[in-house]
Amino acid sequence: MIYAIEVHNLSKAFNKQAVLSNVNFKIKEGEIVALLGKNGAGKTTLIRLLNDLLAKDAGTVKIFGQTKPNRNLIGVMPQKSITLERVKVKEAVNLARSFYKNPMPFAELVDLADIETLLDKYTDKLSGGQLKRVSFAIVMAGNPKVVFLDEPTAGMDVDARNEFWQKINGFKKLGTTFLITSHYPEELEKVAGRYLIINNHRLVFDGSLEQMKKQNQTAKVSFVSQLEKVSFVNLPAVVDINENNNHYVLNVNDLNTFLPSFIKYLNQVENLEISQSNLENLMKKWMED
Ligand SMILES: Nc1ncnc2c1ncn2[C@@H]1O[C@H](COP(=O)(O)OP(=O)(O)OP(=O)(O)O)[C@@H](O)[C@H]1O
Repeated sequence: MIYAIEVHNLSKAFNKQAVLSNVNFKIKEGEIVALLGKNGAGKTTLIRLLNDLLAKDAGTVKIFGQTKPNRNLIGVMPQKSITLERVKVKEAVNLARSFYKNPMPFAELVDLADIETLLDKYTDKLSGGQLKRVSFAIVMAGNPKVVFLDEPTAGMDVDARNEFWQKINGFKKLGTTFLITSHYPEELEKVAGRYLIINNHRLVFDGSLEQMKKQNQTAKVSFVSQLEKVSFVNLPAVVDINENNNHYVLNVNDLNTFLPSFIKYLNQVENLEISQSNLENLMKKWMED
């Protein structure tokens, strides 16, 4: 099988300091994958390595089976957008289109990136969020099949961010592959089907949100009960129990397993609250030192 992105034993160090060690993953065509990790974890470095913009120390990278990236297939939106002095947005977008044999039609691109109102502005006079939208138009100009987006919504306001993720969702039916970094995990939940997490220079998680929840404490169950702690200790999926004056907090790693056994105590508990972990809390677990 030919994967959109295939990474084998990829390693990179700067000044003898490992940033990525033996990273392995495969991404199928059409997957939308979130790349997560705290500041300095190596996300940008990984994107640059995947695009051959940085030399690898070891390992292989294949994009659609090719080790030399075919620029016609790839779109990269770097974290820092580049501006051109005295170049209007419409000129920059058309310049980008001119590099490709079959570019996306101008009007489609304008609609996709929501840049209609920016077309006559100079690129070096745009706000941070506006510049991100223009960069997105430039990235998509050649109808790429694999797209790397490094913090695409940084600087965008809430409406622009929501609209952006909706547009990304629209690519699902076209089968475009995306690898996206963002410091807004709750937004990535709207689009990503899979998460890669880098920590301490290794890929520490590769899977779906469901898998992440299964491998973590997925819920807190709090209640008041006159029952003794021993009643709850052996319930399935309970990771730990805190009890204080009959106030209980149970950390549970699989609610579906826990609830059928807990039900028998329902008439002896009060103030029951169940809160499930969101992606942000789950991620913290994977990013601990
Ligand atoms: N060209 C370089 N020379 C030396 N060190 C570098 C270089 N590029 C990156 N680094 C270092 O490599 C590490 C990973 O940086 P990288 O930019 O990949 O992290 P990141 O996960 O993208 O972080 P952020 O979330 O802050 O954008 C950092 O410690 C950074 O200082």
